[in-house]
Amino acid sequence: MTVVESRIAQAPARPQARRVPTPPGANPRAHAIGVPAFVTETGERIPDLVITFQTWGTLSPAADNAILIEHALTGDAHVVGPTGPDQPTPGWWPGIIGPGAPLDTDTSFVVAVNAVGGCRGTTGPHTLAPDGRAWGSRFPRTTIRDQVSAEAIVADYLGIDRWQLVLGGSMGGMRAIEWVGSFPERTGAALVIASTPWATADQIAWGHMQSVAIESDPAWHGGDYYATGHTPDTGLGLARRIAHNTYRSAAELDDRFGLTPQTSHRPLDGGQFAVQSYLDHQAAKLVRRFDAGSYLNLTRAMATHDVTRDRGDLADVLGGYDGLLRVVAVDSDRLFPPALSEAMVAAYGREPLLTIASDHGHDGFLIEHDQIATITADVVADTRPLGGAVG
Ligand SMILES: CC(=O)SCCNC(=O)CCNC(=O)[C@H](O)C(C)(C)COP(=O)(O)OP(=O)(O)OC[C@H]1O[C@@H](n2cnc3c(N)ncnc32)[C@H](O)[C@@H]1OP(=O)(O)O
Ligand SMILES: N[C@@H](CCO)C(=O)O
Repeated sequence: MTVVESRIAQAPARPQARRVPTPPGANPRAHAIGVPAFVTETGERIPDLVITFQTWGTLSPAADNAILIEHALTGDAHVVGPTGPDQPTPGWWPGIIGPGAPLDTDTSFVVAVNAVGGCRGTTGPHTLAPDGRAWGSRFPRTTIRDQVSAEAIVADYLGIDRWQLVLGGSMGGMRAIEWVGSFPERTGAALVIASTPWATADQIAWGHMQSVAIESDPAWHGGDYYATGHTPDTGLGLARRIAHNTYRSAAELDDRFGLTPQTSHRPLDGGQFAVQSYLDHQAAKLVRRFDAGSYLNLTRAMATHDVTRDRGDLADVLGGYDGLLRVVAVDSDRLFPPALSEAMVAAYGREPLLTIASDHGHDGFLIEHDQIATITADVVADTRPLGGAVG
C-alpha cells in the first residue's frame, strides 16, 4: 500500500470544517474555518488546523461558477485589494479580480486560500500548537498535496463540488496541476503558469541553499525561535537574495544595473554595486513581511512537489484528464524553464503551450499584467458554465 493509499484508508472522509469567527473590522472578504484533525500526506496529524481564505463575487445556485486562484511562495490569499490592519501586503495580481476584470465578479465566484504551512492565517510553524507553544520545529513537513487537500476542505465547506477553473503561477501552478492529479473530477479546468509537474534537481538545489541560509542563522534556534525574542532575519534575508536572483533574468539584471555603483563610494574602493543594494532591498522587504519557519516549510513543500508520485507517469496523470489544461511558460524563466511546461503540454496532448514574453524571468508571471489578463480572460471564456449569470 502506498503512503497515499494508506492515508486514504486511515482518513476515508475529509474532515468536517467549522467556521472560525474573524475579528470585528477584519476584511469582510476574509474567512477562516477550523478542521479538528488534518492528516498530512505522510500521515502526520495536525489537530485544530485553521484554514484562512478570501472570496470575491457570488456563488451561483448551481455552484458552477467557482474559480480558485492559487498564490506563489510568498504571496497570500490577498490577490487584490489594499493593505489594512490585518493585511500587510497589497495584492499581487492587481486588476485580475473585480467587476469586468478577467476574473469577473459579476459572473464568477473567486476563492483564494492561504497555504498550509504559510504565515497568513492558515496554520503554520508560527501558530500555537495545542500545548500553547508555537509549533516551530514540530510542525510537520507538509506538501503541495497537503495544500490542495486543505483547499478541498474549503471547497466542501463552500459547497463547491467542481471548480470551473483552478489557476496559479509558480508554487500556485504546482497547486493547480496537483488539483488535476488529486481531484481531476473536481477540476473543470486548470491554468498552470510558470510552473512544473515536479521539482527539478536545479530547483531543489536553489531551495536547499535558501534552507541552509535560514538554518545557519544562530537565531533560527533549530526552528524554535518564536518565544526567544529573536528572529532569523539574516538567514531569511540571505535566502531571499539567493531566491530573488533566480526569479529574475541575468539579462534584465545586467540591463537594469550593469556595473553601476550604488553611491559615489566606488565598488573598487569598497562601495556597493547597485545590484547588491537591490538584492539587499528585496531581502529587507521580505524579512518585514514573512516568517522564516513558513519560508522553510513552503520551500520544502515545493522541493517534494511531484504530481506523478504514486500515480504512474505524467501521461497517466494528464493524458486521461477530461477537463481543460492550459499551460503557460515565461520565455526568460531560468528557474522554471519552458521545457517543464512543454512536458505537461505533451502529456495532456490537446492544447498548445502558451508563452509570456518577458525580460523579467520567472517573476514575469507577476509582472506582465496585460498578458496574464488576456490569458486568464480567455480561459474563463472557454470554461464559462452554461448556467451563465449569478442569480
Ligand atoms: C509589491 C509587494 O510587495 S506585493 C507583496 C506580496 N508579494 C507577493 O505576493 C509575492 C509576489 N510579489 C513579488 O515577488 C514582487 O512584488 C514582484 C515580483 C511582483 C515585483 O517586484 P518588485 O520588487 O516590486 O519590483 P522590482 O524588482 O522592480 O523592485 C523594485 C524595488 O526595488 C527597489 N530598488 C531598485 N533598485 C534599487 C537599488 N539599486 N537599491 C535598492 N533598492 C532598489 C525599488 O526602489 C523598489 O522598491 P519598493 O518595492 O520598496 O518600492
Ligand atoms: N516573487 C515570487 C516568486 C516565487 O514564485 C514570490 O515571492 O512568491
